[in-house]
Amino acid sequence: MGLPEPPALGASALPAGTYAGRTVFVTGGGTGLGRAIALEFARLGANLVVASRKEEHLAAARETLAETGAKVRTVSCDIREPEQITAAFDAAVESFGPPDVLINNAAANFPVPAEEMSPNAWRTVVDITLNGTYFCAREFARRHLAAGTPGSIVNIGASYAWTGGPGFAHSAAAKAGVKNMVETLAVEWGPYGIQVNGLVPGLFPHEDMTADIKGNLAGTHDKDPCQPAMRVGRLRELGWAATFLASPYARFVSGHTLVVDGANWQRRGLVNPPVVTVRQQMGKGPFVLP
Ligand SMILES: CCCCCCCCC/C=C/C(=O)SCCNC(=O)CCNC(=O)[C@H](O)C(C)(C)COP(=O)(O)OP(=O)(O)OC[C@H]1O[C@@H](n2cnc3c(N)ncnc32)[C@H](O)[C@@H]1OP(=O)(O)O
Ligand SMILES: NC(=O)C1=CN([C@@H]2O[C@H](COP(=O)(O)OP(=O)(O)OC[C@H]3O[C@@H](n4cnc5c(N)ncnc54)[C@H](OP(=O)(O)O)[C@@H]3O)[C@@H](O)[C@H]2O)C=CC1
Repeated sequence: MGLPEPPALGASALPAGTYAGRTVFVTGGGTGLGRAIALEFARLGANLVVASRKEEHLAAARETLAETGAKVRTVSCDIREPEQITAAFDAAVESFGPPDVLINNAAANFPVPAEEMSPNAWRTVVDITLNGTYFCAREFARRHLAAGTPGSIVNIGASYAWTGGPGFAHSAAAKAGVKNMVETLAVEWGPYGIQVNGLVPGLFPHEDMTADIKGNLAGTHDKDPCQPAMRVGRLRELGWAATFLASPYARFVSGHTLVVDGANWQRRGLVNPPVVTVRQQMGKGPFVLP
């Protein structure tokens, strides 16, 4: 049987208008989980700012969010570049005033055996996932500290921050940094009224997943029976968790990372399924030095 299905898309645990007059800045909000998160904030009355690199993703955000009647500003931004983040926040202020909430969702990832990863591949994933997350948090907090206003940050993580992630050494290490940063920044900025939390999705397959990740996922057997919940996550479940964490109803929750994965990451035993190396999983032969 597994865990029951959630309420239908369009339902909400929070009162209508919880985010009326508030502005939410979502990085990578044009695809997958970021777009699903932006949608739930929009349904609760928020103005949305969506920042990412590709115009087609920004267009997708505008199209999805338009259905809610929310006001939306999209801005092209590579979160590896602090000056581009400053410009994106300036654009947000120009449209709506300072963002009240930052959802640090943008990240980079591809499966690769650790021994094959190039230095630039490692740097790229860490630069986007860890450094970019910090640069966005820094920009958001500096503006609030200077203005004396409260705010809320939610960093999207991954459960291999705790467990390690074979085939994803770069992303797992970066996400461990993201989780640790939540704990540091919540203490540093709490006195100024800034909440900082983490939100970790379990397996949430979606159409926008990159070809690399889809390929790896396709190579695994049935997804649902491999989860204690007997099902994968529904995108709206992550959106609901994000809107709660950043809401007035969770003001005393800070420095916490909430895992939304139907207990999958706790599924450990002394006897686990047979080990399949990352090379085998990816259909690669023995490693040979180039
Ligand atoms: C089991 C179930 C699982 C299920 C898996 C479940 C997911 C677990 C949780 C985590 C999920 C996520 O984070 S999901 C988020 C995934 N989404 C994304 O990654 C979207 C954004 N990604 C991108 O833009 C690109 O993929 C990325 C490469 C990261 C950045 O693009 P750039 O144009 O900046 O970089 P590039 O110049 O193309 O590449 C930089 C370097 O990386 C190398 N590189 C790029 N792709 C590579 C690849 N596939 N394998 C090796 N190396 C690669 C290049 O060769 C370069 O190194 P050199 O050749 O040496 O110069
Ligand atoms: N889907 C899942 O099952 C899981 C996802 N996660 C996490 O959830 C979050 C969303 O993942 P998901 O929706 O699946 O992935 P997607 O690949 O759909 O989204 C990644 C987003 O990040 C943006 N992005 C990537 N690089 C940059 C950059 N340098 N600057 C600005 N934006 C960038 C992309 O937009 P653009 O290309 O336009 O820049 C894209 O919208 C990530 O943090 C991921 O690690 C964690 C565990 C599992």
